[in-house]
Amino acid sequence: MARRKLAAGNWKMNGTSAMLAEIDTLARDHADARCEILICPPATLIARMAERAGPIAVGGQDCHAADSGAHTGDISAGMLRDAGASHVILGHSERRADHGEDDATVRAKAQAALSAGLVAIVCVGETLEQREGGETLDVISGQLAGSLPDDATGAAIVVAYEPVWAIGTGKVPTLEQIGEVHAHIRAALTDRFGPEGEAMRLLYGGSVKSANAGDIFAVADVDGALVGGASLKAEDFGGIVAALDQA
Ligand SMILES: O=C[C@H](O)COP(=O)(O)O
Repeated sequence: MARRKLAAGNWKMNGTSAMLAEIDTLARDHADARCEILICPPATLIARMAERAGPIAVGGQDCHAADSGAHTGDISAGMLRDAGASHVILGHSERRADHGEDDATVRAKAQAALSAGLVAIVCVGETLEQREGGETLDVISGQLAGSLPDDATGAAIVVAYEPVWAIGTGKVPTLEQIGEVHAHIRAALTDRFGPEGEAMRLLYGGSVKSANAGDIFAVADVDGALVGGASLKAEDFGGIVAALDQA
């Protein structure tokens, strides 16, 4: 099954208007990229970025499960869509840790994203303690079962595998470890969703740089990357986009 590769950048809580120039560079340098390119800036930049992003897709980093209401500080999936976003990252380990989001919360948010017509990038991943305890595959299975809505489709859901211990640390799992988890995720998705699970894209995330991207993208069932630090500069992210196009 041919799945379109996806290079996704998560700017996290980084970026003010001065950084919008990065999207101009990215759009100029990669106008002909075969892979899909996505940047998820802080919510304050989504609308302005979407206006100048050209072929680059723009996404949110979170949304609320409700359509509207008394939720100070929150943003709904419909609001993201209205601002020009086409995707939203959900269940990132930083949200699970900092905001106590559990699988049921992530699932409700994913449902809201699907209803609003957004593509949801649902994140899963084990902690170092869980990895060392031999629990990785069970943890991932539980997160997938709990976080994905029953009507998930290949077009609307992307799964990102991000080992918590690899995020922002410069530590990367071995290619065998990445391959093992991605194969496990693919099997779980096809068991549950059939052909739709086969069509879902699987991203690896955690200390991806242009120097290691090519090796990671050669691993079976890695359909792209969710990139944090190396997505902040167009030149750095561009190297990852180029590696994905060559994979
Ligand atoms: O969402 C992105 C990930 O948390 C990876 O971050 P990183 O590339 O800075 O390790």
